[in-house]
Amino acid sequence: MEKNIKKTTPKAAEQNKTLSKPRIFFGILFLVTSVVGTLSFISYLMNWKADQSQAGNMLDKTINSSNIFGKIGDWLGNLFIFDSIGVAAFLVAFLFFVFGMMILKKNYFKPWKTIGHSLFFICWLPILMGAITQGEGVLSGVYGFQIMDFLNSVIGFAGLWTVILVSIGLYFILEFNLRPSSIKSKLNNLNDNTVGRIKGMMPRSAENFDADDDLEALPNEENQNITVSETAVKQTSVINEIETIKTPNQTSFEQDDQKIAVSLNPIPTAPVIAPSIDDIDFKVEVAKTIDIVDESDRKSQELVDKHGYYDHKLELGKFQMPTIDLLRDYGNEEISVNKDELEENKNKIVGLLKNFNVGIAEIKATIGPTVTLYEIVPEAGIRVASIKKLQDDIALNLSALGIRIIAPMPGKGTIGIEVPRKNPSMVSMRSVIASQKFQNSDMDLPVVFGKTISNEIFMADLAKMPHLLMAGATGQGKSVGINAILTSLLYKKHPSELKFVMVDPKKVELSLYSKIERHYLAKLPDGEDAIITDTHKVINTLNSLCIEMDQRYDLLKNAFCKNIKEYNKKFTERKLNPENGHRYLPYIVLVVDEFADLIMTAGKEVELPIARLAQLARAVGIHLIVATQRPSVNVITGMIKANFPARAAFRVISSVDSRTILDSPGADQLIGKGDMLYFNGNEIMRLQCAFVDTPEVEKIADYIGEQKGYASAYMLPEYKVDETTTTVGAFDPNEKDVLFEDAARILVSTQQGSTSMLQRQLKLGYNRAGRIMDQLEASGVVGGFNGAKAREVLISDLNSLEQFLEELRK
Ligand SMILES: Nc1ncnc2c1ncn2[C@@H]1O[C@H](COP(=O)(O)OP(=O)(O)OP(=O)(O)O)[C@@H](O)[C@H]1O
Repeated sequence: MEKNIKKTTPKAAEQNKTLSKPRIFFGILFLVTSVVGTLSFISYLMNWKADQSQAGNMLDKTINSSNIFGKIGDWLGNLFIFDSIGVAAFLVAFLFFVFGMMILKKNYFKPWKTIGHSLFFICWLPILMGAITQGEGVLSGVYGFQIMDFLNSVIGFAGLWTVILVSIGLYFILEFNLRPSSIKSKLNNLNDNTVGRIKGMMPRSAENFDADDDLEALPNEENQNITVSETAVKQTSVINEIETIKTPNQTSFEQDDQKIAVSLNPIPTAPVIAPSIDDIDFKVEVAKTIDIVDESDRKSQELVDKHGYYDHKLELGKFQMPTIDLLRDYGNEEISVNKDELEENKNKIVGLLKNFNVGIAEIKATIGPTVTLYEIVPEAGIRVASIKKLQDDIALNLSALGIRIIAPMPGKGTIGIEVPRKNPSMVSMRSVIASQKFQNSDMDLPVVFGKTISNEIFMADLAKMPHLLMAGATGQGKSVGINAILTSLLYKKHPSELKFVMVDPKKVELSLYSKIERHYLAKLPDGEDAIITDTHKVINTLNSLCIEMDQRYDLLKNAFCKNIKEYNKKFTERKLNPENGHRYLPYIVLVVDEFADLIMTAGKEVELPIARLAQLARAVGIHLIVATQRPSVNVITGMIKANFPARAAFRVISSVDSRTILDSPGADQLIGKGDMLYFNGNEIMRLQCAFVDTPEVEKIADYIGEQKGYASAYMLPEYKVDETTTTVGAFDPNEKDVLFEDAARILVSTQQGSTSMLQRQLKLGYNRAGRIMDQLEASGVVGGFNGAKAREVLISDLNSLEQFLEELRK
């Protein structure tokens, strides 16, 4: 008890502190009015007959009122009880009490429910009282009597009671959600309880209780107090028995030379008179869900009430998303059906398969933008593998590039043969962006790639991919593909929701996007250009992204969120305090166009952070799109591949490249110009990538760039290169590689500072050769990194080199 008081007092004090003075005043006023009203009404009910004739004569001193609140009490009673609603006046006083409590913020009542119920009874009770008293007395008040009288005259006595009973019946049904089944079960419960109780009250029958005779003498529960009367004990023979069956819970007292046995437990009647199962009172209650509103939730709710939800778009509130008309309309994109071509291909396929003894039961053609899919159902007994083997023969026969055989078609029970159309139709970016599917999409990072071979618009969520690896030989549509992805995102995401980190070693592919730097790009604090073209700067940016990732994970951890979506939702609901470092987190998409270039020049230094980001960054909203022309195994290493489940392949040169990117052949059979295969981790789909031309991208970038942007690009965390860990510039002769001198001789004799030459001549791996090259640079044998060109060799001949090495050895 004491504990409770201690606990509640400070809380109450704290609540009082937060109440404003007018609130306290009005709250107390309502409570006092309620008490005065109640007492006045009670007093009025007791004295109304005597006082009624003089009610209202407030100022006449000669008149005395019997009401405890004098004439005021009398007047109140007369007004509320006699002239209005009879005993229901007490409900008015009760409502005052409820309002008082609400004003004082004591939420003991559910306000609207309580008011609703009270109003119902304020209307209903006077009529009931009217019907019972037939207008005699004051219990119904004038209102109750009048309504009762009116109803009586209109619908008669029986009708009046029907109205009263039906209305209260309806009230209970609606209020307590009573259904026949629930009433029945409640009645059963009631029945069982009552029977149980009655049974309990009845004297126990002889057959149930064989030991009754003995037990009659047993003290009842009240006698089990430690102060046991001696006489009672003397009378009981049972006590003596109990004494002999000592249990650990028994205590013996010596009192007046009389040995008394007292059981601290209730007398062990249970084994003797165990109640039957039916007698046990069994109540079932469904636990109520209690809304636990903790302090922080309350504060955030207050903030939301005051300022509304946090609006991340507010700073660029007037930002207009790009309009469809910025994209070029390429005219009619309807697929034209060339019946002759279809018929010709069909005949060729059937004929050829027949020549190889493959019978066909059925053939069906589906025309897509670039390819027509012929689905065949082979006759029973034909092996699928035997058709697959015929791919080259079919291609030869149809004299067409890009034939792909899908045997069997997943989930269809057919074999598919994709044959490119003679006049493919183009899929414009405008048509896919304007589609309902894209416009109504609720994906987090919607990317519309283009159309499937059955001419459906194909979309995927980059947030779910969660990273995309793209490959394709030069000129096959990879850059258009990247632009299509970026365009989709720009059409759907506000600058506050999305930032790009762009790496473009080719320097020309992504430069268009520099115009949207202050809206959509992210860069290092000391980075001059937001679009990174220097491979060495990429390393810093990637490491900085890793720091951003770690920081975001810390924020998520502190906010108890599993992913960026939950986190941003909490932040929007003002549940996270910006003073604790919390901020709205935009998605970050890292786009690398020409990954091979990075790997060739920076190797592990690039591969490691990319793999780390790919492994971990999805939950914190960092997604990677990595594209390469050369999908060879030393570029797309196992580590990279394992972390990029989604792959997009444009036409590649060889089936080996196709296997590297997709783990299966097929990309080498594509026809180019945006014809692509998309692998989502489960199945491979053939798509025609949407076409977006450079001028269109330029228009979009201009449209965005001309609008008000942020003060600068989104700043990534600063990344400081730890000088001590870099080999360049910190040459330690004692730690030089054993092949250092040999390498120096090769470079000086050939006058070529090339790492790959070291690799070849010394039969080294790329990493070791790179390390030696760094040591040679640090020691001053070769110059610094020179982009695509070989490094400059700073020692002109072998003699000078030997002297130099001699010096180093000292
Ligand atoms: N989806 C497409 N629909 C129609 N034509 C396309 C499509 N994609 C690419 N093309 C055609 O292919 C050409 C080359 O495309 P793109 O510039 O994307 O190639 P790339 O693979 O990026 O080449 P590189 O790697 O050399 O930059 C385009 O100029 C265009 O004519």
